[in-house]
Amino acid sequence: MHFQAFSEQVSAGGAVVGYRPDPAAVAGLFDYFTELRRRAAKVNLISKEMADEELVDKHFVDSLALAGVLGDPAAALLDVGSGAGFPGLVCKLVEPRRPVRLMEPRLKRVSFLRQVIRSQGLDDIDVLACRLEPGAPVDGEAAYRWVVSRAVTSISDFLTRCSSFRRPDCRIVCMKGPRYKEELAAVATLPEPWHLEQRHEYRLPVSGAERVLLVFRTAQ
Ligand SMILES: C[S@@+](CC[C@H](N)C(=O)[O-])C[C@H]1O[C@@H](n2cnc3c(N)ncnc32)[C@H](O)[C@@H]1O
Repeated sequence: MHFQAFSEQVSAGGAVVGYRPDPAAVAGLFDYFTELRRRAAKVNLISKEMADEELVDKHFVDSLALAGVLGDPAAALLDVGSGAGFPGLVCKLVEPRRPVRLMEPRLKRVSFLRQVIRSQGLDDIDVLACRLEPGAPVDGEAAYRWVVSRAVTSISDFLTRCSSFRRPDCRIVCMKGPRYKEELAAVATLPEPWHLEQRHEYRLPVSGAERVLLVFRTAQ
């Protein structure tokens, strides 16, 4: 995919899901896209069969839906199970002032993420090479205002793992597909209550995939 087609798809898709990146950010996203394609030939980062348009839609544009809700660029983001960098690295590239930490236990993915961070010259972003476990401390945990997961685990399991982030100033985001309602119903049975503060349902423009972004806060 050439830059022009990438730029048009990301800009149009971003406008649909709620965040249209500026031209400098689109250039950074394209460099990341190019590096991802190159490294994914050797390392298991994304599905190799995915066509470029689908990759941009399902990973880049979907990540922009999160950028659309984050607001204040000083509010720090932790992306749990970042994989190849979605959605956390996209959010950093479109808002370079935002402090971002990408948590990812698989070392080949960690090495890819660190290489992109170096090659893009990004500041105040780091990779935590570990897993999020219930009750276990997380590096810098008091600083995060947003903790997100996409395609990592069920909503209930994620909220249970997020017990260290049960603070009034922290929001937990789950990015899900169309069958999220059963998972959402299970949240009411958790011993520690969570309140669903926002629900954004949207459709990705190229694939037509139904997506939802759920924002939780502590109910206490
Ligand atoms: C299916 S991938 C999704 C990656 C990315 N979030 C995305 O949407 O493309 C799930 C990732 O979560 C990581 N993971 C699984 N359990 C985790 C945990 N408890 N803490 C942190 N990362 C975890 C895996 O190593 C994997 O890279």
